[in-house]
Amino acid sequence: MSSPGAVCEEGQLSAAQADAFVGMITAFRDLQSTLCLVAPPPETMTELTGAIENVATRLKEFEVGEGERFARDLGMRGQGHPVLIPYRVTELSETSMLGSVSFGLANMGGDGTAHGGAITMLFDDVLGTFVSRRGQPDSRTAFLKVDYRNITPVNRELRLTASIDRIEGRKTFVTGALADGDVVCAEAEALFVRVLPPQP
Ligand SMILES: CCCCCCCCCC(=O)SCCNC(=O)CCNC(=O)[C@H](O)C(C)(C)COP(=O)(O)OP(=O)(O)OC[C@H]1O[C@@H](n2cnc3c(N)ncnc32)[C@H](O)[C@@H]1OP(=O)(O)O
Repeated sequence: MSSPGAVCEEGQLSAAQADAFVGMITAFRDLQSTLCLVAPPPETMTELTGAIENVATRLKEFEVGEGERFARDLGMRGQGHPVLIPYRVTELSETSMLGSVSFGLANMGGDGTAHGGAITMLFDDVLGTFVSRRGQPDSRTAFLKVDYRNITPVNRELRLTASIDRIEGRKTFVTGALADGDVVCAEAEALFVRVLPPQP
């Protein structure tokens, strides 16, 4: 199974590695979403818990150090991470970005709407990656303010925009927005500060 729109831009993985890894992450996301929908009997849950534990035990055979892990540092943010929200970038300039995103059932707070924390996590990842690519690499979130303007539906393609508003020395000021058609769901304003050695 492969994720539509999966990208590996600036990544160091081969196409075969990227496809296989994104396939595994997509299957994991499907598991997370399915867990949010079911009410199985206890004996079935015990049986399936064993199966999930077996997968984790098998994967632990392939643990590697930071910098070598497929889920980090290899240009697959969003699509290639089990917990981050996958999004697609469709237009990218030096100061602006346009993309799309769809929150899944595993990101739901209640009543078919996305959890506020998932929205904030998306903005942190999108804006941080954008700053890293177009502003200043090695920057960290100093502040991130999110305004929840309207409910954010799950399982619906939403428009994602971001822009670098200004750069002052080590500081990059960015804004982002999430919209469902003409309805603004959420807006974000953030400051990323480039860290100085020996800051970790
Ligand atoms: C391809 C890879 C892409 C990766 C994308 C990942 C995106 C995810 C990014 C994250 O989530 S990072 C994790 C969450 N953030 C943190 O854990 C940051 C924790 N805080 C820190 O490490 C430091 O506070 C920080 C590096 C942000 C700043 O500390 P410094 O000691 O380097 O800077 P300093 O305190 O001297 O401030 C530098 C400037 O920033 C300003 N500043 C710092 N924090 C601020 C703040 N919170 N609000 C407003 N201004 C702030 C500060 O006033 C000053 O302005 P001026 O230069 O004009 O004097």
